[in-house]
Formats: sequence, C-alpha cells, structure tokens
Amino acid sequence: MTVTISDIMQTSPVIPVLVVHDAAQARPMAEALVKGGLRVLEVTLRTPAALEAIAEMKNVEGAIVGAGTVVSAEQFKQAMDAGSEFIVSPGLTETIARPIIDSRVPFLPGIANAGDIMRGLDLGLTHFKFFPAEASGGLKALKALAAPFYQAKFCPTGGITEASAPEWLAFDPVLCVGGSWIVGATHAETETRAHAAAGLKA
Ligand SMILES: O=C(O)C(=O)C[C@H](O)[C@H](O)COP(=O)(O)O
Repeated sequence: MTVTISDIMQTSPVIPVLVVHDAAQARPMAEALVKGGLRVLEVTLRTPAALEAIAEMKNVEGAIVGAGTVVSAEQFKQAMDAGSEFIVSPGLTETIARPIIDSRVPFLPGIANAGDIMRGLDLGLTHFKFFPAEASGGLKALKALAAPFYQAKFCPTGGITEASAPEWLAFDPVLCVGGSWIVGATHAETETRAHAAAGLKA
C-alpha cells in the first residue's frame, strides 16, 4: 500500500525537526525519538551531515525518515538517493513541487497565505506545512486562513513549543505540528521529550 503524506502526518502528533551536525549522532538520536514514541523524523538539509544522517536514521527500526528544507530539484534528488521517505519544503513553487508530485513521494510543502494554498490546490495538494507558524500570526492566522479551504490539512511549524503544541493540535485541520524543541542536550532527554510529545492529543 502506498503511504501518503496524510498517513505520515497522522502517525504521531509531533514531527521533530532535526538539525544534525554530526552524522555519528544521527542513529542514537533517531533511536531515542522512536523509543519515546515519535517515528516520523524530519532531517533538515541545512548541514553537511544531513544526507548521511538520513541514511543512518533509516537503519532504526520503526523510523520514517524524511528530508526538510528541500528547496531545489538537486536537493530533492540527493534526499531521495539518501533514502528519504517524504519531502518537506519551507515554501511552495511549481518548480520544486512538480518533480516531487510526479515521483509520488509524500510531499509537505510550506504555505503562509491564501495564494500559497491556492497554488497548492491547483497542483492537487491538500496537505501543507504552515510555516513559519508563530511568526505568520500563530493559531489565529491559521484559523482565518483555513476557513475558506475546507479540504486543507496542516502541520504548523516554526516557533511551536511543548507548551503551545496542544492548542494547535486542538484545531481540527491540524493533523500534527513540527518543532525542533524535542531534541535535548542528551539522548536520554530527547527520549523524555519525545515521550511527552507523543502523548499529546492530535
Ligand atoms: O528548515 C526548514 O525547512 C524549516 O522548516 C525550518 C524549521 O521547520 C523550523 O526552524 C523549526 O522551527 P522551530 O521549532 O521554531 O525551531
């Protein structure tokens, strides 16, 4: 059965957004997150270690590993070669979206206004990352934005914390939230934070 972005967004209430500087840390970090109950992992392509980190994390049983910060066709190809199971981009252009949609890999593009959502709907997309969530007006903005687009579902990301996540998750079109707060100073702390996040109600 084909896994869709909807399936991925409903796997757990929080998608940890990971910035990995040392590929050697990738596997234990993924193990801590999965053990804590968060299986969907977004590795941002912001560091030289990111692609290797994706390949390492794929070795962890139960992990569903995707690439974030994908902004070019070249990065999309690199992310796929590393074994990414889904792709996240901070924004939505037709140039980045077309090849990803054609490849049928689950895709979560960023949107921040009505025009972005309409461009996504034109491309056949209904699931979006609301980014940057807090800076774009927070939950109030998303509620106003979601009203005309009954079919759209969201993963707000950017500025969300353990304290604010429940409020976002209580809004029906929000299937999950993304955030970097899950990663602690140690893998044990990461596991504890993942456990708390996994228990939030989506
Ligand atoms: O790199 C990207 O493509 C991004 O999407 C940015 C991240 O989603 C946010 O930086 C995470 O936000 P924080 O939880 O506030 O740290």
